Amino acid sequence: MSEPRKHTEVAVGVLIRLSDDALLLSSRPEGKAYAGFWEFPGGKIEAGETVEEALRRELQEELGITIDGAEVWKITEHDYPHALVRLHWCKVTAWSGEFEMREGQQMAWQQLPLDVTPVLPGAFPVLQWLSEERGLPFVPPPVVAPVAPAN
Ligand SMILES: Nc1nc2c([nH]c(=O)n2[C@@H]2O[C@H](COP(=O)(O)OP(=O)(O)OP(=O)(O)O)[C@@H](O)[C@H]2O)c(=O)[nH]1
Repeated sequence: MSEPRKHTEVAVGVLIRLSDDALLLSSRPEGKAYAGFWEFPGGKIEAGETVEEALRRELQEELGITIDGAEVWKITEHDYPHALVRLHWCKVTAWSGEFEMREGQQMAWQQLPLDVTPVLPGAFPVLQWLSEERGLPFVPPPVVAPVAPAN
């Protein structure tokens, strides 16, 4: 019998720009699974970290900003061929510092429905909740297969 798959715990930030409610999406850097796909910024929680600590560290490392605080809003799971992930979603409305793409990725402030594509399928449920909160119809992004990393 095979072992049950272990979850990879991930902290994800839904950064909301209060002036126009835009959402921050970033593209996954080359070399990672699903390279080039758009996602909400975040990353894996390391041993001993809280969700907030992990998210603060990841956003400093990736985007160069420091979030004021983060509380978990939703928890979702997604089963990818490369990993079974548990995503801890936090809405973030306050941060300091200037955005700096430290991993060669791109960023885009977006309204719903998103213009950027393709989007990581693990983010679809959150796009649906955000649409519902805003009284907008949910338009599911196209499902696109990832290109296998060349290694
Ligand atoms: N950041 C982020 N990750 C997501 C989203 N949706 C989603 O399924 N994930 C999944 O969560 C996992 C996050 O891991 P990652 O590879 O980005 O994390 P990391 O930066 O710590 O990676 P590293 O170990 O290469 O440094 C990936 O398996 C990714 O596919 C999302 O919207 N944002």
